[in-house]
Amino acid sequence: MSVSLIQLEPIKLGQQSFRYFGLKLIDEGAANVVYKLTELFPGDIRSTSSDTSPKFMVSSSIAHINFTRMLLRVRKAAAENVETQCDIVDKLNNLIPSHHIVQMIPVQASSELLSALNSDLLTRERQRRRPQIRCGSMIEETNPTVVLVEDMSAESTMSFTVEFKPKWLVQSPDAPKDAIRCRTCALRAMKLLQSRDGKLLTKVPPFCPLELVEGKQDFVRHAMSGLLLSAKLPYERGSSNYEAVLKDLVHYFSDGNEGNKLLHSIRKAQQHFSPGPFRDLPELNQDRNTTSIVTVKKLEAAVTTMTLRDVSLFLRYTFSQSKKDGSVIEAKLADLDKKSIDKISSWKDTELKLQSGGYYANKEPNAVFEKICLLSRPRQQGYRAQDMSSELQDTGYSHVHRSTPSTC
Ligand SMILES: O=P(O)(O)O[C@@H]1[C@@H](OP(=O)(O)O)[C@H](OP(=O)(O)O)[C@H](O)[C@H](OP(=O)(O)O)[C@H]1OP(=O)(O)O
Ligand SMILES: Nc1ncnc2c1ncn2[C@@H]1O[C@H](COP(=O)(O)OP(=O)(O)OP(=O)(O)O)[C@@H](O)[C@H]1O
Repeated sequence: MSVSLIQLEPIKLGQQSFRYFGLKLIDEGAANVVYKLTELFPGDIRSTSSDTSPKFMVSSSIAHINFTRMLLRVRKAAAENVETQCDIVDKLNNLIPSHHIVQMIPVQASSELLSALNSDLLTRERQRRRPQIRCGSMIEETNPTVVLVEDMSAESTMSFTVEFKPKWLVQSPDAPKDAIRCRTCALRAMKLLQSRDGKLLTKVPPFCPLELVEGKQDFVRHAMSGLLLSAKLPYERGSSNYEAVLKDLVHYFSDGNEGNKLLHSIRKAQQHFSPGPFRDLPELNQDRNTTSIVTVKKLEAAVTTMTLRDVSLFLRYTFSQSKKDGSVIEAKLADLDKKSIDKISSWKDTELKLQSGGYYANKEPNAVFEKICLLSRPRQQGYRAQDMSSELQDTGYSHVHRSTPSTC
């Protein structure tokens, strides 16, 4: 995917052939800062001259882009090159349908604009408006490529969005044959045991990816009832409106339906690139130039499959506008940043610990019987779906609200 010629320039008023936009920081992760775009008109800019928030202008000849339905995703310094996420998208061609991947347009930002974004981050830090764990990390001013990415957040009160990572949709090739936990559930168990206060702080409640991809209605309902705990739904849990939403989502992810097909295509892509067990992976030589081409290819495949095991899925549910129209569900993958090859040894190490620590076998120290993982459930018992809330208490799950993080 090539970088388009679109240039984001700081605003200079009086330029007739330009459109103006304001940038509002909506969230940031370890590697990116994400901004919402609002179209500004010359009158707005003059009347808010005390407003120092970052703004930019683009040539109005780019009429085909609906900027206000896009976010600006800007890489931080020390993060991998921005073009790598587009490389992954190119590799996924034919494996994952393109309408299930957020639209991405790499564009050029001027160094003045990037510097204005950094000044804004510093101001936020000084005013204690930046999450503590993000303080000190800044945007790479020497990398002009930034990405316009399709905005998957909720549109007013007519919709809500759930963001989650499908994670490992097939068991790890390193897992023992008699495992009763999948890779994702085994790692969750290990993180829980290693946590200081026996609590898992996550944005999204834990669920078993195998349960979701399996597509059986009861299993999907079980996983979805957990995922919906993180959504801002206008309905009480258990109410008839809530049940109607849950039913729609369960249908979407049930065997043979659109969401289920998407999960299967991600699973297929994860398998396609999987180089097999991590324990058999060769080492990357200190001097990379001496690593053989075959080894590099294997390691690159491991990087791609690990990238696909960590992508985010945005699920947007739009309520029906009238009795005639049904609700609309959109599911799109985002956060396709290619992982660093330097993580190979830590992935090997994790597999070793999961196995030797007994996490796959649910025989870890002070083991509590696994209730979430599909593999721990005797299938012949005619499993009945239930609300996930009660089971989550055993997992030590504690919801982190990104909107109220501790600031620096
Ligand atoms: O190890 P995992 O499976 O917990 O995944 C890590 C993620 O944790 P999660 O389980 O999604 O909360 C973790 O996500 P958070 O930063 O916790 O949101 C990262 O995505 C990490 O990748 P990287 O080091 O940033 O390249 C992820 O690491 P790898 O996918 O590289 O292992
Ligand atoms: N396309 C999108 N639509 C809606 N919200 C988005 C989109 N992309 C990112 N976001 C929001 O911005 C947040 C941070 O973005 P993102 O996950 O891309 O950052 P990151 O630095 O790559 O994260 P990580 O810490 O996992 O590396 C997301 O959790 C999400 O809330």
